Amino acid sequence: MEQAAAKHKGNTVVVLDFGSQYTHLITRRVRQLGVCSVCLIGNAPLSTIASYAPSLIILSGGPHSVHEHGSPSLPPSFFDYTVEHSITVLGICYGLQLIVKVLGGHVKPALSQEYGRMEVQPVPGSALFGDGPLCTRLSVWMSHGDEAVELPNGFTVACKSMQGGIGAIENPSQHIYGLQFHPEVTHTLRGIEILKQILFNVCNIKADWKMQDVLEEQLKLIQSTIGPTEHAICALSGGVDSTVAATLVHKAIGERLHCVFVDNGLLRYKERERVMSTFEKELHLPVTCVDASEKFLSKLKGVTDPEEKRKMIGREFICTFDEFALKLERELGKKPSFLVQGTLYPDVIESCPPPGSGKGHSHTIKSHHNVGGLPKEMQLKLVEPLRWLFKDEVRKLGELMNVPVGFLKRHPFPGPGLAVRILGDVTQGDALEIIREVDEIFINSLKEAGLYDSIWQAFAVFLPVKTVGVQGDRRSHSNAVALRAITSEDGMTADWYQFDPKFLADVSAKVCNSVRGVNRIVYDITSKPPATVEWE
Ligand SMILES: Nc1ncnc2c1ncn2[C@@H]1O[C@H](COP(=O)(O)OP(=O)(O)OP(=O)(O)O)[C@@H](O)[C@H]1O
Repeated sequence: MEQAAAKHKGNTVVVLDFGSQYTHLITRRVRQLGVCSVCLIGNAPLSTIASYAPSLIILSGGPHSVHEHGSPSLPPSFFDYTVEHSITVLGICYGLQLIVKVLGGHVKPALSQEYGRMEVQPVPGSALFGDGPLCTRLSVWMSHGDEAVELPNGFTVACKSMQGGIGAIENPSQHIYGLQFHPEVTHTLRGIEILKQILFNVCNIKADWKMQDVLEEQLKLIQSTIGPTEHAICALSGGVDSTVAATLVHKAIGERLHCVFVDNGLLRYKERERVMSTFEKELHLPVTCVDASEKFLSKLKGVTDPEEKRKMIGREFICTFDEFALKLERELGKKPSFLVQGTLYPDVIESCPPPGSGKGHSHTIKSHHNVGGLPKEMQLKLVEPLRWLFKDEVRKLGELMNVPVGFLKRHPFPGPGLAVRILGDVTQGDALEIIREVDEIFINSLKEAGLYDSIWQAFAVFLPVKTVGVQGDRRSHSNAVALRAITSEDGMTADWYQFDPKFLADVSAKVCNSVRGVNRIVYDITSKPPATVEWE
């Protein structure tokens, strides 16, 4: 992506992150409009910003007040640089307030704080909204406690909120603009049109960001990183990220990539056969399937504490990978030197502490990615070809490389597998068989009803309780199972899915009629937060 940005010089947007929960969304929206966009920490040095030769710099919102001691600000001479190079600056919320403060205006705590949906009215003929279809009362999303009360020299108000507050400001001759509301969230009804207007009319940027370019650049990059005689290994989970990463690296270095898929005994119904068939027959990936199910399950016997379960699984994964790597080393006569991981952009940016938190900026990876990590002593260098991409972009990249679309649309599945979906001891009774069957019925029903793709994740959970039922005129004392289905944009927050009651009734009947050992089904009606997606 550094290279992608270099190639798009003149058509790149840099988003400076001041800690808003919406910053990633700004970057995503810009890319969705076909424009190359990268997100940098708010206090990135000017030299880093300049290395991307941006046409537009967006200053994100953030949780701070510009008056707070130590609140994040812009690097010295920021506006000298942007004005000298005719780079457009757009401040959003905190970004607007920063512009006003740095350029000598005045920001103060607002008398009436503006949170949530608001209406604003653009000033006719403003550079930001023009005289066309956007110059009309707009329904927008605001969330701020401070407001600009005195604008710096050269600035005018481009729109006002119905409460009389400043909704947007502009200084077209210096190419500096500010929005007090968030155009990137869907609650701002015409937010995408506003972003388009800014990108394509105010900045004259070209929409030339294409996945095909990313693919070609990444192939070259991988080939230049992994030397012609070096080998790489990749742990495949059957998920989208590691599969797309492996497919890409395989395209670049061929059989010098060695993949391993571990059957830990905690996989879904026929998962091993299904993913191995996709890897081998459709993607032609060089992959070894290691059946470690007995090892995992014997270690997990009697373990009921969720943290202990996860740790145990993590340790077993590492042992299994270690053995695989040693075997490979014997076969190849040399150590593989690279590890391919399917780290995504949100994994990278989420692990960066926000500016103003007092912590340094590091591009460390979310620790959960170490589930597939190999022992540190192996000193493998990381290859992370997806670290600049969002999930929807990874799917597009996968499509370009002919990864089957059905595979790309798979719901995420946790690394510790069914162990987090069986509460208590994973090896209790028939829990694993029961949960596999229920899950399969639920997922197939979703597919038959055409609902699978509109749901982020759906699964069944085994509850370690026996309940009383009447089955075949007899009292039964069997297990209760919970179903969960959620919708989400990115997995960070989620809403429970509101099925038609008939759908749930049908699934319930199918399960109770065909899965032995289940006599009660409950549906999870909690969002995230307060609950998490998985139960453990
Ligand atoms: N059964 C498995 N066999 C081999 N590797 C695995 C397995 N499960 C997980 N991994 C490895 O651990 C990494 C992180 O697992 P996690 O389930 O958190 O995946 P993820 O971030 O959703 O990515 P993916 O889409 O590739 O599953 C995976 O990308 C993969 O490299």
